[in-house]
Amino acid sequence: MKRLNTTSPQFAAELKAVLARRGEQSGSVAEPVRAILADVQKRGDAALCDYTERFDRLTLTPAQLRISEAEIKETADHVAPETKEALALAAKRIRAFHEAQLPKDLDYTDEAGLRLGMRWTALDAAGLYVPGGKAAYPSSVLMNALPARVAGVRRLAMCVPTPDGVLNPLVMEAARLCGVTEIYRIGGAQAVGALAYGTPTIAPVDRIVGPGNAFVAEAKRQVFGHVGIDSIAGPSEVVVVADGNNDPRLVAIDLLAQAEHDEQAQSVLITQDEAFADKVVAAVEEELKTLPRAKIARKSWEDCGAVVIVRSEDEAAEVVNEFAPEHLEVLLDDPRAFSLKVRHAGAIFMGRFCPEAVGDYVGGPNHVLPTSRTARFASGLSVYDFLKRTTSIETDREGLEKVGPAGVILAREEGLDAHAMSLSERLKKG
Ligand SMILES: NC(=O)c1ccc[n+]([C@@H]2O[C@H](COP(=O)([O-])OP(=O)(O)OC[C@H]3O[C@@H](n4cnc5c(N)ncnc54)[C@H](O)[C@@H]3O)[C@@H](O)[C@H]2O)c1
Ligand SMILES: N[C@H](CO)Cc1c[nH]c[nH+]1
Ligand SMILES: [Zn+2]
Repeated sequence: MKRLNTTSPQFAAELKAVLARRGEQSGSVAEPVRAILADVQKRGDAALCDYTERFDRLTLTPAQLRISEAEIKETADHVAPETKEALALAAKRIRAFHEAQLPKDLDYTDEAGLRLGMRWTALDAAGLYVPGGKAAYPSSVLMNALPARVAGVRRLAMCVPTPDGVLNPLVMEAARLCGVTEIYRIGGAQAVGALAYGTPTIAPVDRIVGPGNAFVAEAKRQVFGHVGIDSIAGPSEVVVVADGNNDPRLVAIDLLAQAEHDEQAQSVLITQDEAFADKVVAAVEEELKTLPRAKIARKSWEDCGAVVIVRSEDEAAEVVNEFAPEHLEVLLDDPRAFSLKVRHAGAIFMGRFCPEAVGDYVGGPNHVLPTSRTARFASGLSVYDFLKRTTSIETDREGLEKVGPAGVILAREEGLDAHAMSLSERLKKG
């Protein structure tokens, strides 16, 4: 864990080093990912089976890549009723939030008499990546599939790694709840490659969405252009802005809640209160003694964690904007006022009773969010990721008479005579 203080003359350089740390780590996977994607393009299903054997310790034939509907049902049937109820509550809230996002078409006639429109249509096929290497993520099935369903996507193809061949019952139940039936037991860069380029058993999709580790995030970056992607939703991050009126143990737990995802996750505390920071750091150590995933969380905290001491809330907001974190927790007296100073964050959690874990499961907004400072230009997963727009123009002669002559002038200025004639010759007709 790095400790920074904005009063230090080296602060800017130290902050840059903390921000760069994870970038360096993910940069190192670019070459292996390139090789895996090329191999999937060349050898198709055989490459998928080889990588699944190597990384997930599971031997498959191409015919076994897809999880059968009987297996989905059989596995999902093991979920306890109260767990099903919790999943159903989460699904209801996530669906409702995404339904509220649905945009309206445009259709109006302007003062020149032209009828102008913009119509939203859904993608034909979306690939949903559900992580599964170090933990199982039924909640990510809901976060991926429900916005796609709300948008009206026809085909959903889901990939989820099943280390050692173990199917997670709640992941299967979540898929069943969302009506996802096309599921492949593959993960990592090879799954992204299969969804992007297609193989004899997996038809390609139009856009790949969903979170994953550094290999998945890098693979999405590399296939972008061939297919669409949502955003780079890599190893998790949280920045917690807290004053000394918080319980240090609760803040420590919130930091560990991201750190336990991945050795490359990043948890950062920003505070004006140095003594409080010391207590949080001590509480992190205390909690690590008993946390079941302490090995992962400790590595993340030690390698990527940071505590930043600032002099004011304005300074705290500046530092937050530099991090552009996936998640921002604001544990202050007036969190809303602070949040308005933040320009870059995937999602903001306001108030001492609103830890980030609310958003992971049952808040409603999506938990698939941009990481590695991409919140400067990207947003979390939403129905918009599964929709695109088509505009339309409709006019009669009167409308063309009003706007056409200006078009003729502009076409001539561009030296595009057929364009000019396409407009002017029509206007000559009686
Ligand atoms: N940003 C978000 O919205 C968000 C949401 C949920 C989870 N996450 C992140 O998702 C990630 C889940 O990671 P995970 O590892 O548990 O599951 P994962 O499914 O993302 O990755 C597992 C796969 O990684 C590949 N892999 C592992 N080691 C490899 C190696 N050495 N070379 C090539 N490929 C390798 C394997 O193919 C394996 O199947 C975490 O980083 C978590 O923080 C992010
Ligand atoms: N915090 C993760 C997003 O970075 C999402 C998640 C799913 N389950 C638990 N957490
Ligand atoms: Zn989480």
